[in-house]
Amino acid sequence: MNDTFGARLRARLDAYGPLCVGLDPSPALLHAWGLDDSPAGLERFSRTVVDEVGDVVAVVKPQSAFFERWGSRGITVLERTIADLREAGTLVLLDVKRGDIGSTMAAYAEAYLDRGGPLAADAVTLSPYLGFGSLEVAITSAMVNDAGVFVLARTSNPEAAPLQRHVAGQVIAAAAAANAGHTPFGPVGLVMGATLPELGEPLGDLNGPILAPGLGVQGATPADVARVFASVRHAVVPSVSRAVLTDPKQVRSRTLDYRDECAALLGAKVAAQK
Ligand SMILES: O=c1ccn([C@@H]2O[C@H](COP(=O)(O)O)[C@@H](O)[C@H]2O)c(=O)[nH]1
Repeated sequence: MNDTFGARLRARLDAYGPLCVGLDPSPALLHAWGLDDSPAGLERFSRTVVDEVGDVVAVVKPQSAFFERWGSRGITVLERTIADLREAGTLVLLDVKRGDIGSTMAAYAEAYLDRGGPLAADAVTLSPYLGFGSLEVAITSAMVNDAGVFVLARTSNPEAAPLQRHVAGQVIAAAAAANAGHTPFGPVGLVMGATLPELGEPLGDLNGPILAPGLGVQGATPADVARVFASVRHAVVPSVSRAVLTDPKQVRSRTLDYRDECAALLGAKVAAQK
């Protein structure tokens, strides 16, 4: 059986539609839920999100920063959350945005990509600022472990453009080269904000998935995603966090609304209807 990350992601997208839910237990959201800003609050929040969305979306993306704030106690909650998500069946994309020289990248790869590691996810986010080549050890590790990486190309925040527009083409070309020959997707995805006014660079040869954060609070709509990513609509995975997380009683219904609207506008089916 083909159990690569690309194959698992394709199967999950086909079954559950194109949506990633971000698991962002920020102090503001803990407060809005009436929870303490504490490791116990973090755990309650995370368990609730896993229960509400783990069986209805393709991917869940825990934001590591909100767990790291609590040091070892937060990391313990993150470990448990990753295990709970895996048990629920959804793919886990850990948003850590790591990037460093090769020898240090090897340690990050061991932490997040080695099968069986306590923080092992299906995929992680990586920053190419030290050069795309510095990520090679992590990409190799992803291939060996049937995992994936999502490399920042054009992020969703407004400050990004002046820097990233000069280098995004290189990042996209290097990702496409790393994915050549893999099917249905190679192990190297890109992060391209849902807030972008246009793609700017052709992505037709990428042969990998595209994470598009920025739905909801950052201003992008499912219709924006469908318009901007029309040329790669089979590969785009829109991502939303705060807009579905503001009220614990509505997490599931808001998620289903976003999921079904994204699926309809991107021409995707949701085979496993819930
Ligand atoms: O380009 C990027 C890359 C990552 N993010 C992360 O996604 C979520 C977005 O949260 P929302 O509440 O949906 O705005 C957050 O964890 C960011 O760190 C991003 O926004 N843009």
